Amino acid sequence: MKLSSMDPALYPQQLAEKQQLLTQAFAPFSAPTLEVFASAPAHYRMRAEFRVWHDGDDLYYCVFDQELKAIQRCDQFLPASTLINDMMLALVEELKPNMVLRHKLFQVDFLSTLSGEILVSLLYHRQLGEDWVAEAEALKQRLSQRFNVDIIGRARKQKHVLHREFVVEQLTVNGHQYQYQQVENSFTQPNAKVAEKMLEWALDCTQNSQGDLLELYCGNGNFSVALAQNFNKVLATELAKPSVESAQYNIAANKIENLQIIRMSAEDFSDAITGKREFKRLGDIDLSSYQCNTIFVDPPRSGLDQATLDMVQGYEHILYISCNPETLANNLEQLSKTHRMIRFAMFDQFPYTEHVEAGVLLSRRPA
Ligand SMILES: C[S@@+](CC[C@H](N)C(=O)[O-])C[C@H]1O[C@@H](n2cnc3c(N)ncnc32)[C@H](O)[C@@H]1O
Repeated sequence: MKLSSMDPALYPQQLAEKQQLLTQAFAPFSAPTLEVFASAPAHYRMRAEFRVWHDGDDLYYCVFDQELKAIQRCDQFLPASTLINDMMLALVEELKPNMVLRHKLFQVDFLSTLSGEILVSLLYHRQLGEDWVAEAEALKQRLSQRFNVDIIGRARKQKHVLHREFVVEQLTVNGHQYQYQQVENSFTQPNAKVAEKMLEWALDCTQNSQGDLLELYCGNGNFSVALAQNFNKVLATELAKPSVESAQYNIAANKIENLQIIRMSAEDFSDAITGKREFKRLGDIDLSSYQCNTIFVDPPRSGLDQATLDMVQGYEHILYISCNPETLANNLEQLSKTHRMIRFAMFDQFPYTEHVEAGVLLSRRPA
């Protein structure tokens, strides 16, 4: 990160540059006009990680500045939510005089929510004993006077969860509130207000859909839970076990009755649905009972592997959310042979960085 570029006054110009670059990069695919969803210029990140610097009795947070190629002290962090910034100040004052909690502490991670909950993970270069647990409990009690907080201690092969290892986020989508369990160290969309806009955009793209939805890389069910209203049934798959467990929690919390989650890699699921291999993991799920005209994918930065790309191409409508326009463009080289781009969006989840989140809706070209 470049701390000097984190200036709200510079944000409109940076956003315009991203918009121009993305528009140019996707012009070869006859992309329609880019729909742009801006971020707030400050306090938009719901999670943040800091190194901890020990300097005699003093102790402070720091980050690596890529421009200066150096560690920089960081008492407050403009991208992080106000809740994280408030907690940073309160926590450091607690840690400084506490020999047990500060001893060999090297990192602090924060996961906050719009709902007001915050999870603090303290990472150590030493094993944590009973004395740590007692001090951390006392810390939680004191912080709880001001915050809805949970604390986790981590060391090599050790994890102490004092109470909960998750927060429950509340996102408002077209006026409706959804609950999302978010587990420490699992994938969650970092910019909650932009995530709400992504969900509204995906709902708009899929309104009046026919049949069922297939979703790959569903994480904690972030999109599946909201999109279920636009389809008869939804079948969603995800690889990471904690995310699948959160997705089950989120299905129940939001009372969604037409959504089923399977723990499976996209690669294995491609083999299963194309009949190349049989999987016991599918249990009693009858894949042939789904009539999916639409597929939704939100893969990691590497994009879709070849087998998944081939499988995805078989669907009438493809909704693709990507955190890496480069791999999205690579995948579009193939998909644009059979599908045309109907909608194109930029979600600026990551102000003051080169990163950008894009969304495309593709429909099969007439034969
Ligand atoms: C960009 S995240 C999107 C998650 C979700 N759509 C959301 O909005 O929170 C990508 C997800 O893909 C999962 N993943 C990574 N590799 C995978 C694979 N080979 N097969 C299935 N899921 C995978 C990750 O665990 C992660 O949850």
